[in-house]
Amino acid sequence: MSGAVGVVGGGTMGIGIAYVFATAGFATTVVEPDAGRRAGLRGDLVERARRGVERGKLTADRAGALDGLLHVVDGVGELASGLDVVVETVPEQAALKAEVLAAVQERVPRLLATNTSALSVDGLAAGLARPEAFLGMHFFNPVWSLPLVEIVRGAATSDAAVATARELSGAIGKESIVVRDVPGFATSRLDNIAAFEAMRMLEEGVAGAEDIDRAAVLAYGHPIGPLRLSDVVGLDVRLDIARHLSTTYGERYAPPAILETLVARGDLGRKTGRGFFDWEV
Ligand SMILES: CC(=O)CC(=O)SCCNC(=O)CCNC(=O)[C@H](O)C(C)(C)COP(=O)(O)OP(=O)(O)OC[C@H]1O[C@@H](n2cnc3c(N)ncnc32)[C@H](O)[C@@H]1OP(=O)(O)O
Ligand SMILES: NC(=O)C1=CN([C@@H]2O[C@H](COP(=O)(O)OP(=O)(O)OC[C@H]3O[C@@H](n4cnc5c(N)ncnc54)[C@H](OP(=O)(O)O)[C@@H]3O)[C@@H](O)[C@H]2O)C=CC1
Repeated sequence: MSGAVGVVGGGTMGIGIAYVFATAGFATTVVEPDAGRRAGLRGDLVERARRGVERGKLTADRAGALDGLLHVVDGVGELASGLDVVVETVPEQAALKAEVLAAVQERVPRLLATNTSALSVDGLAAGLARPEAFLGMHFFNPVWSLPLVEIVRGAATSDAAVATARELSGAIGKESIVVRDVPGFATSRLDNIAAFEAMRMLEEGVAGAEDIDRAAVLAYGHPIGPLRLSDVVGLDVRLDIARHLSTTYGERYAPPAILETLVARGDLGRKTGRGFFDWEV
């Protein structure tokens, strides 16, 4: 399967999603409003592909085709009409996503998807003219490594839209699961409860950040601990998710004070060089 797709937002997730589509042979247009980010995006992806070949993750043919398949633009209005799918990856704020999705639907993609971690697909569908062609396609960070797409089916999502999302996921080498639209879906409920509990343990002085993470890695075989993973995800993303999930699930997803403090200081994790740990930027 090949085709043409759009990705709106060229941040942590947008870059990864663009990478997996373009290296699978899809013409891929990324919409990113920030000029600095736009300038670096193509080079980052080409370099990622080069390293992918070196590590045996990608064929040289796929890597060589990436540059020609990638288009980077500054606004949704520059997306071609009738794309196979447009995946929205702007920050986890309902009003911003609603505004972006409303603009994207003017380009009438076959399928419109949100990469939201936890917001309601039905809530976002409320403003759309074709809610039957809208669903969640939730990818995982880093997108090139993690094999799952969580397909979130809203009340109005059609069987055909779910089938298309499954087919597209398969075409880019991903497994998919289909879940109902509940806050946090299946994956974010699991991941965030562990992350917030780790943060509360840190606040209570149960152990230091390094040892709390070592508990998850050495006792349970997790690839990395919940605090380091939170830094990778982005502490601003975690906080947005906590604020949203706690409105439904209450205290158990309430934002830990230490998370609020770090985000207020601008320490957002790996992307700013400091979070629970220090990172090279
Ligand atoms: C917030 C949300 O809504 C949802 C989320 O995403 S929550 C976050 C979910 N993510 C996680 O839980 C990640 C946990 N961490 C891990 O699983 C692992 O540490 C890891 C997947 C990141 C790396 O594990 P690994 O076994 O070394 O992965 P592997 O896939 O073999 O990758 C090895 C290297 O090749 C790279 N690579 C993998 N596939 C590649 C590809 N197709 N092209 C180019 N490079 C590739 C990887 O990036 C990695 O490079 P770096 O060491 O420079 O990062
Ligand atoms: N980080 C993670 O591990 C994961 C995140 N997600 C979800 O993916 C979404 C994006 O997260 P993430 O990639 O981390 O966020 P980032 O902040 O890294 O990226 C968001 C990008 O969207 C851009 N953007 C903002 N407004 C617009 C707009 N109006 N039109 C186009 N682009 C815009 C931002 O540009 P600028 O910086 O210039 O504002 C930025 O480049 C969120 O919903 C998040 O919950 C899902 C899975 C994993």
